Amino acid sequence: MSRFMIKDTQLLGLKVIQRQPITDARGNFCRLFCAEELRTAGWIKPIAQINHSKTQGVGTIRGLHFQYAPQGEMKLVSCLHGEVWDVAVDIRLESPTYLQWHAERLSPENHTALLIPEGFAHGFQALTPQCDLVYCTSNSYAAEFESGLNPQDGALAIAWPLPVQNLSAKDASHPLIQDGFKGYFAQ
Ligand SMILES: Cc1cn([C@H]2C[C@H](O)[C@@H](COP(=O)(O)OP(=O)(O)O[C@H]3O[C@H](C)C(=O)[C@H](O)[C@H]3O)O2)c(=O)[nH]c1=O
Repeated sequence: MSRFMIKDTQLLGLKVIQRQPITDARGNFCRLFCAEELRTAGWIKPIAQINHSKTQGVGTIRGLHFQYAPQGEMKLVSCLHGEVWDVAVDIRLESPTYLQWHAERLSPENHTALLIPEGFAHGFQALTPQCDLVYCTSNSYAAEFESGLNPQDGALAIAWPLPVQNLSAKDASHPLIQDGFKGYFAQ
């Protein structure tokens, strides 16, 4: 019995993963990650890190972050407390959907995760006063390869559901795409 329903999006490689919980009188059990089942969704590397971020403040945004090639990372993003509006932006210069974005509401109640391939920037907005994200990455954190896009960049026109709040100084200072961004491969 499959433990996930895997759905494509309009951005090649970006998948919506619907966990299929097994429920009984005690509650329910579901897998957050399964190498065998998620291989078909494109996760072919070992997990390098599992991160937990706790975010407070409705409207808070973290992101949009990515690591340049060859230190790119796949991410499987799950929300285990609260609710977030999770966004992935295609930054593969040759992609027909370059700079297009896709968003999903993630919460423990909807059992939804986002599987984000390399070549995407990732960010999210807190829709509840506190949100806990747990996400697997396929590569280690490498500050020297890390960069980001400004979540309020007009070239992306991301329709954040709430007024943007509580950006870190780093996120507020990401350059605008018009200032010479050349995609994921061009550090
Ligand atoms: C990602 C990461 C960060 N750090 C250090 C770097 C900073 O000293 C501190 C906080 O980092 P940052 O402000 O980048 O954390 P977030 O804003 O939550 O960024 C993360 O959230 C967005 C939405 C993502 O998609 C990335 O996974 C990640 O960049 O943790 C580490 O030590 N290891 C790590 O793997």
